[in-house]
Amino acid sequence: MHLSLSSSEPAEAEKGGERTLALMDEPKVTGTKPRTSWPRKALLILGFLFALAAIALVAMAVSQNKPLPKNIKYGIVLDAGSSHTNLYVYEWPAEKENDTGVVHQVEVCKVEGLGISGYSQDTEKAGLSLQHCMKRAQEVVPEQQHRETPVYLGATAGMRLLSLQNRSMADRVLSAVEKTLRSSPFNFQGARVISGQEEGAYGWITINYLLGNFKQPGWLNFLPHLRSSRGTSGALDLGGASTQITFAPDQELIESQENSLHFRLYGKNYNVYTHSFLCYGKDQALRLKLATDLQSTQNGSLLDPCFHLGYLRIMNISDLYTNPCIANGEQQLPFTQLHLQGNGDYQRCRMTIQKIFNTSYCPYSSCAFNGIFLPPLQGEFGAFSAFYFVMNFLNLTTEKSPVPLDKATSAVESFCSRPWHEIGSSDAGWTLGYMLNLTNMIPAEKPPTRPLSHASYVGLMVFCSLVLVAVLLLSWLTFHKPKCLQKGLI
Ligand SMILES: Nc1ncnc2c1ncn2[C@@H]1O[C@H](COP(=O)(O)OP(=O)(O)O)[C@@H](O)[C@H]1O
Ligand SMILES: [Ca+2]
Repeated sequence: MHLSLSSSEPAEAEKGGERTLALMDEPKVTGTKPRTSWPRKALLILGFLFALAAIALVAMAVSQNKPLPKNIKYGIVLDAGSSHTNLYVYEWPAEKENDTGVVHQVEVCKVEGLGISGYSQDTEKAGLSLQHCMKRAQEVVPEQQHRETPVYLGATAGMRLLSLQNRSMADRVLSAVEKTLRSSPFNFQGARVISGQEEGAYGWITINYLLGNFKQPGWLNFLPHLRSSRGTSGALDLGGASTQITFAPDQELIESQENSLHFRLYGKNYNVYTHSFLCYGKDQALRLKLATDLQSTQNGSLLDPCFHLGYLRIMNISDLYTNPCIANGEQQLPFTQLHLQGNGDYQRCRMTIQKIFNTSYCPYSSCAFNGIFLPPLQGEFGAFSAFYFVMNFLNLTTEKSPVPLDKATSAVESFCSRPWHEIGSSDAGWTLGYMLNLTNMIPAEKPPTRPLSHASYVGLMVFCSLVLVAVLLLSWLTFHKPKCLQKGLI
């Protein structure tokens, strides 16, 4: 049996609850057509309105908090090394620029030719050599963002040596590269020679930024006392003209002030040791070794265990003595040419190379060599630049875990013993850290963060809205129970 109001009553239903309930008191029974009851209609309308309200609330939460379209920013750094220049383009989402790990390298362009210090006799060429990579950068960075994209050039040990040797020549080289960079559509921020200390510091920042070591889990923001001093990784950078070692030592006191760096990053203090060994990059160290060995030859012929068997090279002695790394011993030599002949012997090579590291004196509690302070090594190290190139060449970079030293040694040993005729001829570095620093992307204090991600926020809003609707509906049903319900008629 169906209950319904009579056909003359629908108009009454619009007159309000009181009237409707009064009508409900005297339901009429029609034996034929089933009709929707008055209160059920009202309930349906109310339910519909609640659902509508819930949908509107959810839609508002979603649309109001929807992430804005990605606004990407770019930065360009030129690493003017002693052997060559590389141009790096980085990008990051503008709204997250103070987060960690959001900057990505999107392009690396290797400049053809020499490092900029190699153009000291023809300085204009130093600038011209960069043009090709600057054009490449213009293709990578969207045109509308060219004017706001900063471009920096940092020159390292090759230019440090040139500055020591001839300051005005080094200035002319820098002016030439500056001219090229200024003429680009980007926002030129400067071309300068960075110090060895800076190079070490930025390499360390790069490594630890890429490894996510500055990041603390979001929930720890609420419990600052639990924020641990998670370990950092040391950085080893083998360049062509200098080598940097940087790490956070165990001991608080760094005995030599010039080796000491203090950072405050994301609300945490770091005491870091760094040293840049000028002249101990891979290329300059080899020159040093040759110059040292030459002192003990009578006629300029050198049988060198550090070159492959069958390797032959003749070089002018004057070319060897071209920079401050090698003391002026050239005048005392009775010959003008060096005849180099390889005999590929790893062990003997090691012995001859050790001559350029003086470990006979140390004015500190511990030293590296040449009287340079070095605290006890601490933690793991990330090694890049020529360390990587050499290991990569020996096929030792594909392994997931670090390669044991004896395996690396035996790979070098076996490579060195091969005859010369058999042999055919991601970047980590200081540049990312340099850009992070110059664009203020690594703040001293941890930036305030939202406690919830966008997805969790929307989810929570939806859940709360549904609970709210359910509670309202239940309360309404409890306190304004339609009489038909009270009588159990529906
Ligand atoms: N792709 C490569 N393969 C092997 N060695 C490389 C490669 N690229 C660079 N190198 C070597 O790495 C060193 C990089 O030094 P560089 O950065 O130019 O000098 P510095 O940092 O001392 O100013 C040089 O010895 C260079 O010969
Ligand atoms: Ca370098």
